[in-house]
Amino acid sequence: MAFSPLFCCGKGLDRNERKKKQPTWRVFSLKELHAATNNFNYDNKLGEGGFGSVYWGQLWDGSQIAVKRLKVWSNKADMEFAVEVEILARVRHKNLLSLRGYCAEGQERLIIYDYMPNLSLLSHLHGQHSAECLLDWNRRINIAIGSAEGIAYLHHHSTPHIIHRDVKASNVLLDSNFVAQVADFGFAKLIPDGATHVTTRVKGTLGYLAPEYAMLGKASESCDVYSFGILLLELASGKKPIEKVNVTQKRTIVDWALPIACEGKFNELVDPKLNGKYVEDELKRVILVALLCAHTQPERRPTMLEVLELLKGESKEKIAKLENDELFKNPIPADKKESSTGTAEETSDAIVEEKRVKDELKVETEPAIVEQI
Ligand SMILES: Nc1ncnc2c1ncn2[C@@H]1O[C@H](COP(=O)(O)OP(=O)(O)OP(=O)(O)O)[C@@H](O)[C@H]1O
Repeated sequence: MAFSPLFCCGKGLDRNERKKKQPTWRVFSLKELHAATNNFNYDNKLGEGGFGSVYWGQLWDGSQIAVKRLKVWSNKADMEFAVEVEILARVRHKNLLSLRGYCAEGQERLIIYDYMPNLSLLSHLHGQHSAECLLDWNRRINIAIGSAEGIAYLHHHSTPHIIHRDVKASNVLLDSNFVAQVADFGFAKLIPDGATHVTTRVKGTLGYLAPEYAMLGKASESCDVYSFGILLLELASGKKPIEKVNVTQKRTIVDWALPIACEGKFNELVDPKLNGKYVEDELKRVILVALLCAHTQPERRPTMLEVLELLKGESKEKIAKLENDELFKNPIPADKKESSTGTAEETSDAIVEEKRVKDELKVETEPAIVEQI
């Protein structure tokens, strides 16, 4: 089947917008990508995700690229490919990983991005770069604000609005200046105007999934807010979203952090790798915002615009209100809570395999892209 993009560049935008949003991407040939990646050499491989492998490459002009190559061709994978290309082509923001182009020849499907030399946040917090301690407090705060800006853009400034659905540390990439670039829109959903949520198959990563999304498949912007809260806690504490406490028990990062935050012992939550070098007020803000984002009730979570305002500390009044939120008054001690983590998968990175909750969509008018997912 020949690849037919779901979009036509610029479609749906008014004339002014179209002028502003000139395409900065192009179609690549397979031959060019073979040359850039040394025939997809194993040594060029940056990593592997659900969609396929990602390779480093260099184009004839010397610029560095990351090439995501679809693993196995199928109609479903082809659709995910089209979704990612469609969404990436629409959005341009300093904190969202930009599309450089795509290639669709025969059964080969490839997406080309700018290469991010500092790789993912995950690799700095828990992976290959964690020993180097390159993320000082200032960088962490900038990453928190930058990724919040990227997600806020998807939720509030793109048309139609976009829910990312897989906000997590491996999807926050870092450029040469450690500026955050939110990546991986393969799971994203477009929200039609006027709809509050779409009901969908559950996709995402354990540890980051909002409870109402995991259980009922209700995807809305507030699911991304929940995942962002987990990401913030991870960034401040250096802990994983789900950790083993002993052979049989696991604990979520929220169950660990909330009681400590309620006692006001914020310094016990900070990543020990920072050796005490952090700004106390900022740490407190990050933790309080994170925990509010990860509230079990979606209606209690802030919007990403509110998150940004709080993280930047722009309104003293709102910070004071946040500190006095009911959430921080009467926490249920972790040991009195029914364990929500006993059945968690071995690794927080396990992908939830299309737990089909309700496959139909609850919206009346949807763009083609939503109908086809
Ligand atoms: N533009 C890029 N620059 C540098 N490294 C990248 C880039 N894009 C992806 N990577 C690396 O390639 C790896 C695989 O990325 P990919 O997005 O396919 O999967 P993932 O996010 O790790 O997992 P999943 O697909 O399961 O969500 C990531 O760990 C990331 O570090």
